[in-house]
Amino acid sequence: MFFIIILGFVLVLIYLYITQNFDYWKKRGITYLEPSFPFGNIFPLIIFKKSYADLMAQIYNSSKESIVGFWIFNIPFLMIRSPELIKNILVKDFDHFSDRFSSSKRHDFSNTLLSSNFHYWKILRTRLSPLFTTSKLKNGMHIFNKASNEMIEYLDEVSGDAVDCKQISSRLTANVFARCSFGYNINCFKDVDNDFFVYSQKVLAPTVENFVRLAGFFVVPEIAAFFKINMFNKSDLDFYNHHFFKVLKAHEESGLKNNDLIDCFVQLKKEGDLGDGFTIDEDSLSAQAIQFYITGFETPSSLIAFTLYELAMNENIQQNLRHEIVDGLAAEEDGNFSYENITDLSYLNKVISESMRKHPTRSLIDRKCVKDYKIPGTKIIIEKGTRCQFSPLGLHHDPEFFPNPDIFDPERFSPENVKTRPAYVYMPFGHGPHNCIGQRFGLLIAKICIAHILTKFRILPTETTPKRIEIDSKLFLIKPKDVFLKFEKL
Ligand code: HEM
Repeated sequence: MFFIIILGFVLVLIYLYITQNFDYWKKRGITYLEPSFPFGNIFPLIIFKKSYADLMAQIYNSSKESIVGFWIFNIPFLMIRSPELIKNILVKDFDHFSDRFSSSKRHDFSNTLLSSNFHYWKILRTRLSPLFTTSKLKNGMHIFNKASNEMIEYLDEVSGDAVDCKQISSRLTANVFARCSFGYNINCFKDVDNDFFVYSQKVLAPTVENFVRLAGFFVVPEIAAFFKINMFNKSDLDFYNHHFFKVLKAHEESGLKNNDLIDCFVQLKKEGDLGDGFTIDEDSLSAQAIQFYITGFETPSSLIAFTLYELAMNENIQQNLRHEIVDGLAAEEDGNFSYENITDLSYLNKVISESMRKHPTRSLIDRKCVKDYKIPGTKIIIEKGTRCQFSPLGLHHDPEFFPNPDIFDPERFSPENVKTRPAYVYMPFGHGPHNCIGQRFGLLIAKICIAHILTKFRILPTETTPKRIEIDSKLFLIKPKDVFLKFEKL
């Protein structure tokens, strides 16, 4: 009996603790979704009925107001809907919103762009930006072309069979990133069980464990810190650290310069001092390399898979794109693409932009308010500490900005059409100072891969290709579930 009373008492305390914030938005006169105990508004996510992206889109669609309050467990969040406010928060009034949710002290990875506090982030961003200049990208062209040619060799062998295009795009980006971030010359089309590929699949596999790690890292870092949940398990982190230290040492000893990412890491290590009293050591450099590998590996890979799917389902668009690419390639002697050549293909640009519109690969664009902010033209104050969430999926499928959103139409990105909608409603790479640092790098890989495929193969759906592509619900990235297509030699 005594035990039951204590248990009842504890349960009441837990209930009161979790629900104490459930009137947060009501008290501030802000439209909100009714929360329920104990998960707030994320029950469909907890039972894997909805992905984070779908849930955020549902919250976005639940109202026409410019902001909507909701809860993750007992923490109040704000969905930002209005294009004007999106622009203010991400760009114009960035000094009020300079942190991410994950910008806090955590056990691992608290020193990367994704999670460091503003002062360290600012200096790090300035020092890491030169890694993605046009000259570095041009220098990487031989890596991107080589990886694409390895993929073409593989597709040649399996031509006519049903092929999972997410598998091939993942192998391609694993080859690229093992070379760019770690200096390893791998070909996981041939070496199918290559460690880099296996580990990258494991770290981002749609498992409950990875979901908890990533949710802890990106959305509720204080809960992750309390339960001591790290972004990676130790053996995965050891694997990447081991390889990074090995490559760094080899480059330092040989003095070789390739004008690549590793050169920059060697240089940063030599300097040690980032300025403004901040330093960088070998562990932090390794964290940057791993961050690029993890953030950069999956998003271009999903972009490629989504684009191949849309091209298979839209034969005319595929034909038009092939014409443009074949004409462009005629200028090249060795069958490869030059940087100028690929970036000049305007229809390819539109197709890729539309692919990212229909299938934005990252669902989490977030900012934390760092000083109270009065929404212009209203009396509403967004208080310091408030977590602001944006929904690329919701915005990109809002018929007000993109009529008939389920239709794949690259012409939405013709200059005339772009002018007709607010600029900030299209956000595959985010906006403002915190936007994606690897945007041009990711786009280049995807474009080169698609261009190589279209010059050699006709992409066709198979009997099992779904009419509507399915995405995995255990991840924060929007990643297609198995997409089987046929690659028929031209
Ligand atoms: C198609 C490919 C890619 C997509 C769609 C994508 C998307 C995004 C998005 C939406 C953000 C958040 C931006 C914001 O909050 O405003 C982001 C941030 C970031 N991305 Fe990417 N990304 C891609 C490729 C890459 C690549 C190739 C790399 C690295 C090599 C990379 C590294 C990063 C990093 C480090 C950040 C954090 C930037 C910061 O806070 O300063 N991404 N990305």
